[in-house]
Amino acid sequence: MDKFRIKGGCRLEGEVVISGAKNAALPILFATLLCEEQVTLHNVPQLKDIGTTCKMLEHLGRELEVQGETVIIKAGKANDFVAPYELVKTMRASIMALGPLVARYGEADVSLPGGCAIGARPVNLHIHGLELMQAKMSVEDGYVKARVDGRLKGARIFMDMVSVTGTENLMMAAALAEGETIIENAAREPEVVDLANFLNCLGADIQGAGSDTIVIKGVERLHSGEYSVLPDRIETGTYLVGAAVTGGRVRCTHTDAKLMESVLAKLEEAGANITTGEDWIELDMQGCELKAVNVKTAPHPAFPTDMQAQFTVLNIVACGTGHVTETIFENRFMHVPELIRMGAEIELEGNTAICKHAEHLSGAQVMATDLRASASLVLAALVAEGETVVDRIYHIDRGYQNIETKFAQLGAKITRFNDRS
Ligand SMILES: CC(=O)N[C@H]1[C@@H](OP(=O)(O)OP(=O)(O)OC[C@H]2O[C@@H](n3ccc(=O)[nH]c3=O)[C@H](O)[C@@H]2O)O[C@H](CO)[C@@H](O)[C@@H]1O
Ligand SMILES: C=C(OP(=O)(O)O)C(=O)O
Repeated sequence: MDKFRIKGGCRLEGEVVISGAKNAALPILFATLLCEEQVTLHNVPQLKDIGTTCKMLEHLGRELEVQGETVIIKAGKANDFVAPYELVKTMRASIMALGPLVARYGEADVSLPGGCAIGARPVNLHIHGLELMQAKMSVEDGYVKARVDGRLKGARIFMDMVSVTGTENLMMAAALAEGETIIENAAREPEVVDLANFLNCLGADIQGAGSDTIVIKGVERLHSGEYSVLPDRIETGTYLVGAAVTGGRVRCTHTDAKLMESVLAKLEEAGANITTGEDWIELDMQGCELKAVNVKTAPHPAFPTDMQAQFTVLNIVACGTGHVTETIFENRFMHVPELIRMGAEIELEGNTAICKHAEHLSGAQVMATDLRASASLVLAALVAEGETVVDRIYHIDRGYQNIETKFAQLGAKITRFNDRS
């Protein structure tokens, strides 16, 4: 199993190229199941989750050509409608095969994703929305099964909770449904907008993405197209926090400040000097004092849960005390015990982590438990005295392209190894 060895104490300095967004590329790849003509995707990040999704599409019968960050999904039909447990268990986003398969082929069996480290993450909203679109839904033998004779029917769907992949699954299904679908209390994340833009570029008729009401007029078929995935705002935020905690200066390129206003506002509140251009963001911490901030996660445009663990580290390095409140997932503080092993002073009170300034963080052997928790351990290791070994970094490979190369280019002392090397 791969691990990272990180020697702390370096200031990060330089430029880092941001990859395409995992959370946009995943639904877009699943959405290609809706279309039987060739689709070319650019800026697809090279990640484990993307590899799993490509395997899933191939398993379902599609032929793919991957050339670096370009993925070509060749003209052809899906010839299997089962997303098996072996593939789904490694990636919860596989549930997004459900909407496209049932919309295009009238049947889909998708293994129920298991519980994961950050919370139970049920899929009841996905199931209920498809039921409203007249699909016959059942859960049998660990699989969500959807069946419909002919096309799905447009429906008015009120989402009880704001769900990102729930909104995306239903939007994909509605793209080929008969009639109009209105999704209310929809997720407003930029990745939902990117998926809508992609589908519209293939001939779908989706209005309102980015607001809480999305109106989809179903069309009979989608045509071929070419699309470039939007930049990863969470990867961007992670490198900016890296600059902030090490007192450095980092420019993220190929990114977009408009995607991450809440995060940039919190970084400024923490004392960072931020400048932005058309496709870059620079954070300069030189001569600035890092101050703890209070953050509370909530659906977009509020502060993203996927940046919570990184800001926990920011707060333990900063002066003062910062409160980090998680309102989206019930178990997303798995990084806290590991940070405490490195010398952090963090108290957990319900869904709030009270983070005090740590006089001294020291390197330790720590365990990655989920994607962003892993990123936070890498950030803490950059400022800790001595050497940190981060185990189980397969979690980080799900969502950060070449993270050790990118951090090393910025001056970090980080190497990947495994017990055999
Ligand atoms: C691939 C992808 O895009 N993943 C992102 C997506 O996950 P994902 O789409 O899985 O997260 P959701 O937005 O669905 O989850 C939000 C909340 O709704 C609950 N819920 C969701 C669906 C459902 O049917 N029933 C239900 O109760 C969840 O348990 C959670 O408490 O949004 C999360 C919240 O921004 C991010 O952390 C993930 O990185
Ligand atoms: C929780 C995340 O992803 P996923 O929904 O794919 O587990 C994440 O990107 O932080």
